Amino acid sequence: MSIDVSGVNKRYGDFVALQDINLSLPTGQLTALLGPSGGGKTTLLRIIAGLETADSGSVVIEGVEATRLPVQKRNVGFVFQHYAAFKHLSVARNVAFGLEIRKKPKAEIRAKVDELLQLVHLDAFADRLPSQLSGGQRQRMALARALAIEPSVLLLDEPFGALDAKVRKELRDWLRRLHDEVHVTTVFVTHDQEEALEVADEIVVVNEGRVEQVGSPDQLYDEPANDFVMGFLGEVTTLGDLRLRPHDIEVTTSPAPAATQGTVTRALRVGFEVRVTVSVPDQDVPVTVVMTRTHARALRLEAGSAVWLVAAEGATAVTSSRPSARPSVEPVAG
Ligand SMILES: Nc1ncnc2c1ncn2[C@@H]1O[C@H](COP(=O)(O)OP(=O)(O)OP(=O)(O)O)[C@@H](O)[C@H]1O
Repeated sequence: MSIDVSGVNKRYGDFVALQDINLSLPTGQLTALLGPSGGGKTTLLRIIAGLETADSGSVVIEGVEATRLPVQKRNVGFVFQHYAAFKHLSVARNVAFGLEIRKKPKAEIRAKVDELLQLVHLDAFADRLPSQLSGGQRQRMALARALAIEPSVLLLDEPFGALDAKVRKELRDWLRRLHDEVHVTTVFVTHDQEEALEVADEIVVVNEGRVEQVGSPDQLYDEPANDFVMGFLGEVTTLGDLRLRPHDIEVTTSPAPAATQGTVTRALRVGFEVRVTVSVPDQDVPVTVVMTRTHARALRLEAGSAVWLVAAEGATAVTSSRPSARPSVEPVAG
């Protein structure tokens, strides 16, 4: 394992920021710490980095007991949301910085910087100042700078958080490709489930100072451990006593066994899909169903259409009538 976190607790005064965190992250893995704002993701990342100390518990990095090691001795690279570049230094010098303070030979530094700038596709920008880069280019420079010291662990805290949606998306694809090339163990914090699902090998869902679930994107999406994870990873709608995904509901325009009858109140086209709102008796909140345009067209759905709804075979569903805060999640048998 590259990072082993055991029994970590952290309080700020009376406030419990982290409670008994246990994690093992294998070498070379790209892990997302995902969760709502204030859940403790940044605190956990800072404890791994050595920027914050845990009240109890331990952190082992690449087999080295790091709990009490200062940040400079942990061999970690960081990138934060707002990257503090040296404004008066060129892009190349910014990337070289960590190597220069480590007094590496000049020729070695030059070769390493060239290699890194190529890796992050900034070789044409080596002589520019950071102010002459776009936000996305600046974050790529930050990544190159973090990688320069050949860290055993790369820690990214919402690295693309300050960028607009389109650039974010480009950079997340780019991060995935970069990671496939460099394979450095990487942990990145995000509150964006789509970002985590798209980029990460494994996702750790952190909420209210606890780990809710650890798993691959598919596992989390298809087998959420509880209602919180289910709701955080994607849209959830209620059909009778089930809570399930809007695309996991089958719609027919004639009665089907065990189906709930309802009336379409709205069919809204959003890009390539159609979101259909269906009011059903005995349920205050309407059901939301998502389907392809082709499917909606074939069913000729429009406001006023009578429809029958049933959970699709294999749908992931939580029983909503169960009083427990953590209902079990089981696939619905067809
Ligand atoms: N130095 C501090 N003193 C007191 N409380 C703190 C301190 N740092 C963090 N907290 C609290 O600990 C909780 C967890 O914060 P943290 O930054 O880890 O959350 P997060 O999941 O990263 O959230 P975000 O996505 O908003 O950054 C928050 O409620 C925060 O207010």
